[in-house]
Amino acid sequence: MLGYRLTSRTTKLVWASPRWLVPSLQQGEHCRPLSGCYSRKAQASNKHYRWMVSGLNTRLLSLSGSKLLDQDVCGSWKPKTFSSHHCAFSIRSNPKDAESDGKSLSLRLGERHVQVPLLWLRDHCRCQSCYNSSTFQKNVDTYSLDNLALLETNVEGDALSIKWQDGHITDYSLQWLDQNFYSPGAQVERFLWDGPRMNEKPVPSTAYEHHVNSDDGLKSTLKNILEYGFCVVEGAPATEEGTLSVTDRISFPLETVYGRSSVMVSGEMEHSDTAYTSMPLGPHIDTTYCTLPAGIQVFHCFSHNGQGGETLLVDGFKAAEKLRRLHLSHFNTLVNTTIPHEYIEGSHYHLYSLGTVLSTDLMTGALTQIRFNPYDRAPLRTVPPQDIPHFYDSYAALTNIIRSKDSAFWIKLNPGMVLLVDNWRVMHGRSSFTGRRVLNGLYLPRDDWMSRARAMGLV
Ligand SMILES: C[N+](C)(C)CCCC[C@H](N)C(=O)O
Ligand SMILES: O=C(O)CCC(=O)C(=O)O
Repeated sequence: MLGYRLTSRTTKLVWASPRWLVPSLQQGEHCRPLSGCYSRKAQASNKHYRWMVSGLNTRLLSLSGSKLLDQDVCGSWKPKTFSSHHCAFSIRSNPKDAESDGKSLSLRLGERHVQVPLLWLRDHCRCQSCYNSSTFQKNVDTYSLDNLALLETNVEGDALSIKWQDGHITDYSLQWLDQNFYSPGAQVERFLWDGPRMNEKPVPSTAYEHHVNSDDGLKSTLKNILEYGFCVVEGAPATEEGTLSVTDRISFPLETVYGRSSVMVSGEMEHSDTAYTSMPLGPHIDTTYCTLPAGIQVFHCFSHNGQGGETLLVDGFKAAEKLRRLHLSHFNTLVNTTIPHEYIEGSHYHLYSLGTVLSTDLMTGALTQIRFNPYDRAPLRTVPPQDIPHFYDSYAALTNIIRSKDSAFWIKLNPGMVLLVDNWRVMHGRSSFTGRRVLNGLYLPRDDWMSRARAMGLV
């Protein structure tokens, strides 16, 4: 096997390909000693371990002997924050606080031991001349930095001080380095759900007064969206102003061909989309035909004097993780194939955009976006003929999971309930209905709602 041998003082432990090893070694942030779960799995498969790492490929590791609990190697298993197949190992040795080989500085950051290139360190100097802390912008001229050499390094508690050969002095906090050097950053742990799992829990929600009047309230709304992919703000005035008083706390609305905020009265075909009828709608993501699909989909039903019209929600990341587990090749096809979506209205509009059905983070392999809308798929001109059957099989496999009864969570929206859905993760749909139904809908831009969440320290 192509491999890189990780050796410890006592035992040969793990084989891994260099491509796997290098990023993984630097991800020991969450590492803890190997635990029972590894041993059990190792016994089950005897010698070989198969992991999906960073969404790139399947890597094979062999564990030699039964000495899994070697002191020098620790691993982390983060089934929730990252993908359920994500795993990272790091070497735990006893390095000096800071040691340099002339090109990089080896540092102990939290639980991990990393080699930080000197160029990276100098590029991240936050002294007054290199960084403008009132505009939060870099001044350092990175490309003029060459022949970097260290004169002195000193670690004291959380502080690392470097004296460079050209006389420059940089002070870092080790915690800051740990957060910013090869790290995916803080994340709210996602709760992936299907219908039965969500039905066991109270609906993620925030009281209107709390959401509107306190930062804690707003924070809990955003945290629900990050964790579950949706949140209901309960008790809003059942008017468009009521909806906007909820969304304005988060960001301005995204102006689209449907306007800034639209009030759909069933049967009135204000735009050429099935949403304006009373027909059923299967789970889908909106605005897949835009380069950057809307970030949050907002629904607020002002009135309905008939039957049906229930809202359907499906967790796209749960569905995609299931596909990854059951049919890795289908999952990879949907991550690697761009397909077009479009919206055509009269002779005024023809929106068109290419994107992959699934997107993952290159560093962690975690899902970042699902772009699933079977209604708005444009002619499939992007897939080479020989790959077409496999693409359809993969799309069908995902569709089956998404449409399975168990994936569905149903909720009836009543006046005053403002539903906020992460349109990059959770699909929505509805059952058909009778009577007159008035539904206010609008979108919030992805970057701006995430900006609010980040500014509140949530991500
Ligand atoms: C804007 N508002 C929510 C009222 C309706 C939009 C319809 C959107 C369309 N079905 C799509 O999938 O993009
Ligand atoms: O009518 C509904 O509840 C949902 C409509 C919809 O799916 C949409 O506007 O995209």
